[in-house]
Amino acid sequence: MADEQLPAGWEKRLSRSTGQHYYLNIYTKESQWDVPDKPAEPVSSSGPEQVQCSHLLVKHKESRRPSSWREETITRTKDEALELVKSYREQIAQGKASFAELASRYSDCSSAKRGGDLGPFGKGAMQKPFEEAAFNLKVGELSEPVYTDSGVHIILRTV
Ligand SMILES: O=C(O)CN(Cc1ccccc1)C(=O)c1nc(-c2ccccc2)[nH]c1C(=O)O
Repeated sequence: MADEQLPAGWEKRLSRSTGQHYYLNIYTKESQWDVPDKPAEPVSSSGPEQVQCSHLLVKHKESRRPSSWREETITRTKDEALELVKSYREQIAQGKASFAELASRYSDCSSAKRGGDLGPFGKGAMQKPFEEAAFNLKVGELSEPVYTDSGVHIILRTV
């Protein structure tokens, strides 16, 4: 199919490695071998490549490493950690405290010193339950409590 007949938003490219033509979505930079038969989607159907999140981690005695900058030996139970995370989430949701304030004071993760900010990350970088929750958040959204081997988290997607 000549370029001029391509649906809107696609470019025909030549693969240097195979000598085959492929088709580039000019919005998402995703590519495909099949000739497109409809205009290119302006957003990626597979979601973002990376997200940026902050988190507040409350560890418990079953955490893989029950120790943190806050507490040498963490002895609280998993249920007690959940109650703490829920109370922090409630304060943030009610606007009584900022995420960064509470994460910097109470998070058992070393990211506490950055207000919980983890920076941008892609799939494969974090423990699966954390990744799944993070990639299902909209920007600005606060997760429900998330359990990983590290402890109990709340996650705020920032970018
Ligand atoms: O799980 C472990 O065996 C030990 N870890 C992993 C770890 C330890 C230090 C720095 C980063 C991650 C933690 O317990 C941990 N996990 C996290 C974590 C988990 C999920 C997302 C982001 C950070 N932070 C920490 C921390 O001490 O600071």
